[in-house]
Amino acid sequence: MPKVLISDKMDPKAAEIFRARGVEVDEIIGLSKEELAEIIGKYDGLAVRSSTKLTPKILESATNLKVVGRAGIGVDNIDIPAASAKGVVVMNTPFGNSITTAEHAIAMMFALARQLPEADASTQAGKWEKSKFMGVELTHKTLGLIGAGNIGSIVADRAHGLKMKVIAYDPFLTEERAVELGIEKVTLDELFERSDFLTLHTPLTDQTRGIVSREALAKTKKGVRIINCARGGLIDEEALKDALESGHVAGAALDVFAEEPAKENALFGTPGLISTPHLGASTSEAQVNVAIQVAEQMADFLLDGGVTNALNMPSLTAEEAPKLKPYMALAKKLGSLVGQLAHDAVKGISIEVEGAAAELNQKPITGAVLAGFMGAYSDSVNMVNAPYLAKERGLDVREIRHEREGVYHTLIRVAVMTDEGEKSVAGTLFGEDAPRLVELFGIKIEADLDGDMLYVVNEDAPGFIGRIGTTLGAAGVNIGNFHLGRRDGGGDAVLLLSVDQHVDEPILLEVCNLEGVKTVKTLSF
Ligand SMILES: NC(=O)c1ccc[n+]([C@@H]2O[C@H](COP(=O)([O-])OP(=O)(O)OC[C@H]3O[C@@H](n4cnc5c(N)ncnc54)[C@H](O)[C@@H]3O)[C@@H](O)[C@H]2O)c1
Ligand SMILES: O=C(O)[C@H](O)COP(=O)(O)O
Repeated sequence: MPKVLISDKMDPKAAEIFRARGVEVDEIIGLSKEELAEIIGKYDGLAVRSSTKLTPKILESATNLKVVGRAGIGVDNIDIPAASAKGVVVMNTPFGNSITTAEHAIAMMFALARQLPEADASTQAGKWEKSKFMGVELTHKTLGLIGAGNIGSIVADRAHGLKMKVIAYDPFLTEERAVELGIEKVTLDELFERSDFLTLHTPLTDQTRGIVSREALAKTKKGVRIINCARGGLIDEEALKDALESGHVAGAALDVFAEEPAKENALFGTPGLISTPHLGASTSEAQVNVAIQVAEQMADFLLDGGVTNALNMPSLTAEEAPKLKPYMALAKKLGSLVGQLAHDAVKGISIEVEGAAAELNQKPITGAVLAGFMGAYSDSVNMVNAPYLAKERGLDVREIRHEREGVYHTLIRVAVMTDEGEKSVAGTLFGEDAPRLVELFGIKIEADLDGDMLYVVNEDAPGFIGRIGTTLGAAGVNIGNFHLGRRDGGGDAVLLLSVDQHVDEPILLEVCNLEGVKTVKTLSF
């Protein structure tokens, strides 16, 4: 039974779903980095929100970890390249809390416009400072969005209801989508110059870090009000403090901070600052949504191989996964075969699918070929890290699909490009799900690729099979099965032997010295 750790506060629905699906679950909240590193090795899955930081160091101890599920959107607390390199799938729940977060941004905008927190504190302190809290209307004001994705577009929709003019800077927003959303697309500078209210809805990346910089703030309208319910780090906090103190920025409402938990922050106490402790996603509705989604997605992956909302591998639905399973097994074996036989100076690899395989999602088949192929170079390779390892090695990966059926109802061909030209192997499925090799470097041969095997290339001449059988028999190696193939028109023959044990070096040397032998190699599947 797979085992999952929930390490951040999550709606109880998550644990309920894990248990109901047959996944063992522990909930341990508030672990230090050291404590997490100490226990992570026991778990196949880790479910987090934004508090747990999954660093390369912690991943080093995560010897069994297969999947990290983020019950929420932002994944900047997870080192995705390190997780990918380790073969760990990272998934999030990209829509479960978007409405809630957009509503928080709108609430922050109202709070800024009418200074609600200060007015509340003053009133409850018995001051009745009616003339002190003069507000502004939202109607007909310009709202500038930095980022018009899921949350930004919901904010735009709500702002339209408030009769605001919405402009946006988002390099990935198409004109058509902008028209559909009723948003005017502008440059970043124009956005700073025109916005009465400015709200941030981008992830924190190298491009967006500090996007509201000191220089940017200098370009904003005097009296601008700024809302950040996306990520700390998007705004230069020191520059914002100065702009609030000088009165250039009339108010800022921050849900997120560069350092979290923000128990101390230079901005605290600055006039015009409103803050909440990363509450954007904190409604009961959103938390139920993301808890259900993350648990279902992780259980699908751990139990059936289904992949949804993964950030480092292609999606694979729970319905697709069982159909793809035998094709992926075949693909992995073929990848492994070429990896073991032709791994020197491989520059590129092409994966060709034909017939029934061509009707399926090709990405997982490619991933499985690469996992088999890269397994010849590196331990602990899987579908997640194989494409990264292949890229690191500079391997050119090509995918080809032929809808037509050939001799076989389905065929997967894996070809490697080397200095000596192209070499390929091909396989099919016998029945519904039995992987079978049908071609090896241009020679027709039918073989199961299983367990320990011996690959022998020899001159196609009488008496060879007897000689190799006698040699292996004398060395105590039992042959389970043998498969023969030869080039049409004569020349070399190929022998694939299934053996009951790994063939050691001295025996290999004896086989190598047999008359007519050109190549001998052990294989393992
Ligand atoms: N405060 C919270 O509790 C809370 C809750 C949910 C999400 N978030 C954060 O909100 C952010 C946005 O979430 P989303 O669901 O809308 O994501 P999304 O991916 O749907 O949208 C992000 C948008 O940012 C745009 N973008 C990327 N780089 C940009 C750049 N350099 N300049 C301008 N725009 C750029 C993208 O094109 C995209 O349209 C995420 O960082 C997420 O972590 C915070
Ligand atoms: O990116 C998100 O989904 C939000 O920042 C929510 O974070 P939380 O789950 O820690 O509240």
